[in-house]
Formats: sequence, C-alpha cells, structure tokens
Amino acid sequence: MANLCHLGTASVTRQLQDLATHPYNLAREGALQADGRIEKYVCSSGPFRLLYSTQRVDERVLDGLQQLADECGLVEQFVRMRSGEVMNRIDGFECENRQVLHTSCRDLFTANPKSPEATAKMRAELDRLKEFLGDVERGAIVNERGETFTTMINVGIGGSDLGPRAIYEALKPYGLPGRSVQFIANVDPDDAAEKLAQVDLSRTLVNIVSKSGTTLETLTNELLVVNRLREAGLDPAHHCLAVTGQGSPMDNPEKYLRSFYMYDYIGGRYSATSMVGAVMLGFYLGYDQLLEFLEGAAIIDYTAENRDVRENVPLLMALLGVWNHNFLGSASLAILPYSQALHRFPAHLQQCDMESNGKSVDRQGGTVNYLTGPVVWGEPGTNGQHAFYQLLHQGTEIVPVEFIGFIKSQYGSDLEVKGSSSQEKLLANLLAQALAMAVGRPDENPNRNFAGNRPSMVLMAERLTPQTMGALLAIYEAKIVFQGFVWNINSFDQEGVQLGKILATRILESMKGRVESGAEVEKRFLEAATTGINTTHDG
Ligand SMILES: O=P(O)(O)OC[C@H]1O[C@H](O)[C@H](O)[C@@H](O)[C@@H]1O
Repeated sequence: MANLCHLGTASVTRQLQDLATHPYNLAREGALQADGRIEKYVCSSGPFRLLYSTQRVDERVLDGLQQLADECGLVEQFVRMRSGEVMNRIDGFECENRQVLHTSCRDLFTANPKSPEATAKMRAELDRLKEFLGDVERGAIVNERGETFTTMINVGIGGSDLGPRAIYEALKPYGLPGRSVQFIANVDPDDAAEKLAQVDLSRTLVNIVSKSGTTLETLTNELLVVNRLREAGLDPAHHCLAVTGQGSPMDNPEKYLRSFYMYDYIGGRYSATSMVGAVMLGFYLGYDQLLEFLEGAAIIDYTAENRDVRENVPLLMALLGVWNHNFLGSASLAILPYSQALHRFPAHLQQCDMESNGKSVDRQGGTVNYLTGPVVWGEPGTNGQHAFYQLLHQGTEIVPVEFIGFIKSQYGSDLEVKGSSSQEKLLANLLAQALAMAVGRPDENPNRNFAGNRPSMVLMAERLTPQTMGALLAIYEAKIVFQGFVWNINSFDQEGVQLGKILATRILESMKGRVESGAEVEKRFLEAATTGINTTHDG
C-alpha cells in the first residue's frame, strides 16, 4: 500500500510554502560564505559529492525537506520498491500492475539481494552473456569466413537506445581494442543508411533490443538490417542477437544467434543495467568492466536507503528539485555535464525523468493540484556557455541547474596553455558558472546587471569510469523515483505515448487510401501537409 502522504497532504507543505516567500538570498553580500555554508552544504554518496550551497535553502528549509521526506516515507517506499512491492499501478483503474525491479539487475554484490528471485534471473542471463562474450573473444563464435566480430549495431529506441547509447558514449575510452558500436533508433531511413555505411557487415553483430517486441521503429529497422545482411550474402541468424521480454513476439531464439531476456518489472527507461544495456556494453567494454558499471549503480542503490536527507545524494537532489519546482516555481531543469563524454546523458534523462514524472493523475486516479515533473534539458559545458547561458544568467525564466563535473579527464591527454590545463579550465568554468548564477553582480547599467539567486548544484567525482557512470545513472534513477513518490504519481507507466502511435497508424492507412471511419481528420491533415509537395520517390 503506497503511502498516502505526499506533497498535497504533508503537514510540512504549508511550512515550506511560508519559507518559500522569503528564500535564502544568495546574492546578499557574504551570503555564500556565511556560517561555513560552502563547506557545510556538501553531501556524499558513493564516488559522488554534491555541493549545494548555491541552492536557495537554509537550515529551516532543509529541516522542512527532511520532514517532507519522512512524512512521505520516501526511503521506505524506495526500499519496498526494491523488495518487489507492486508500485507500477493506479488504484481502482486498469493499469500495468507490476513490480518495479530495475535495481535487482545490479544487486549482484551481496549475499542478500533485496529481490532474490529477480536478481537470480539477471545473474542467469549474465552467465549466458559471459559465456557468449567469451566465445566471441576466443573466436569460438566467428563470422561466415571464420573471422572475429569487431562491431555491434544496436537496434532499439527509447529505453532500448537512449540509456545504452548515453553510457556507451560516456565510456568510449574504456572499449576493448578494435571494438566499436553503432546505434540505429529512428525509423528515418537515413539513420540506418548512415550507420550501415560505416560498418563491415560481415564482422558485425546486430543487437535487436525491444522489451515489448512490438515497437514499429525497431521491427522496421530489424527488417531493414536483415535485408542488408542477406544482400551481402550473410545469414541473419548468424549475426543477429535479441534482447526482449520473455514471451514477447520477439522471443524466438531459433531466429537469433543468441536471445537474452529482460522482464516486465523493468521499465524501458530504467533498463540500461538490465540485459537491454548489458549485451552491448559487455561486447564493447568486456564483461569485467560491465560488472564495474553495475557495481557502481549497486553502491548508490544502497546509499539511497539513508533516511538522512543531508547524507543521501539522490534523496537530497530530489527534494531540492521539489523545492525549486513546487515552492520556488521554476518550470524546467537544466542538466549540464562538464564532460563531452556525457553529451547524450541529458537525452537519456529526458526520457527517464519526463516519461516517469510527466503525469497529472495521482496513484489513486485523482487529478493532482500541484506541479509534477519539470521539463528537463541540457547540453555539455563549456559548449552551453556559448549557446544558452545568457538566459540562465539574465533571462526572465529562472532555470535551476544540475552541473556534473570530474577532477580528472578520461584519456589523461592534456596540455598546459596560459598556465592551466584544459581539464582545469573545464572545472574552473563549471564552478564559475555556479557561483555567477548564485551571487550575480550588481551594475548600474541594467543591461549588465546580474541579479543572481539562480540556484544550481554541483555533482563531482574524480573521473568518469565504468563504476562512476553506474553510480551517476543510479543517482538519477533514484532521484526521479523519489520525486514521483513526493508527487504521489505512478512513475513507471507511460500511457501518454499510446495515442500518438494510434494516430500514426491511421495516417499510414490514409497514405494507402484506406481511411477508417472517424479518421477524416487524419486524412485531411495528411492532405494539407502533402498536397502539391512532390511526394514521388526519386529512386
Ligand atoms: O523496448 P521497447 O518495447 O521497444 O520500447 C521502446 C520504447 O517504446 C515506448 O515509446 C515507451 O514509451 C518507452 O518507454 C520504451 O522504452
């Protein structure tokens, strides 16, 4: 039974609303140095340290957020989720009615996993993956000409692409020698054409990833790649792998060189540590580094069970986000990694956050009367500083920022220019931006005045490695789940994506002259979009 306490019923909500009428003034002279604030407002979990002195909070607000966490039973709900309680549900209405057990996929490093049966299933799949990867490595599994496989194409979309791709991009320096991965996600034929042109298909494994086994883009791209394999004289059953839900339409092991399973209690946007990410990451990183990635996530899952907000990074980030969004009124959230390797991480978080918490109905089927998930966006720094930081500093929209930074580079190849290394310049810019947003700078010229009081927080670790990437992923997954508990919404289904798929099918039918009754609007919209534009195919 989910806690009925949430933002709308917590007794402390009124107190936080009162505190929000006069939030901490970061731009006041000496505000940041007061009371050892900079050193005091630091929280650590696993390999990450969160600096939050540049948030508009003080001890009373933090105490209020602690009380909100306690009243909502956030950690208790998180523990119950990890232990297998059915939390993907809406009381009294038809719903998915499922457990939420993405944490079971990495709960491998203890004799007492939270959900033993789910972890045992993941362990069994990992054992099969380890054997397969070993066969590929040893050359026991080779192509038609007896050559080893060097490349993998990952065919999937949404959670079957965004998380795995972001993690692959983040960990490129850690790949096994000679290994590479390409991703085909969009149904746009140019996406597949561009990727297929970059590989030697004869040396390529094709990893078809779809939890449901029914996603139009993925099935279309599978056929497209299979067709290209056949055209090249290659046997698809000798190159293609499948990762899908047990019993899905793709669960057809004879059709594939290997099939690996994920389960309905793992949401697509939370599946990067399941076989959805593990097959590709294991091929690229090797099995041992895949385990390091999973262990990083597991470490955070356990630290996230600390009830003390001040000692639990994902819980603190969740509550600071609620403070900025629900009490200070910000509408969006910028996630700005000062690491080019994390350039696809904000895109993954857009799905994980906005598909989880972009909801307006609570877990009892009622309409919420408070804000839920924010708009999430972001790009790496320092690039963003040359793009949208003007708005962050002087726009009418206050956009809270979550910066992510590392002390050391991944490659260790750097150059001292004008007395500093590039990594030093990267970090200096990150910290400078957080301070500038907070403190501002008064100027009599209104166009040069920086009002400050623009909140941010800084997540720091030593270096982006497989383990810190796993930890970073789990921090954000837990943060998003904690916020969904505060808002008393079901963060684990995605009914909102279904209507578009239905209308797309109707428009496809219209294109073929088959107009269902009631699909008049789609037909007319299609005609307005295409009539008079050359739609004949050039070749
Ligand atoms: O993995 P699949 O079943 O192919 O689903 C891929 C994606 O499809 C849908 O759009 C869902 O909204 C996503 O959550 C899911 O990740």
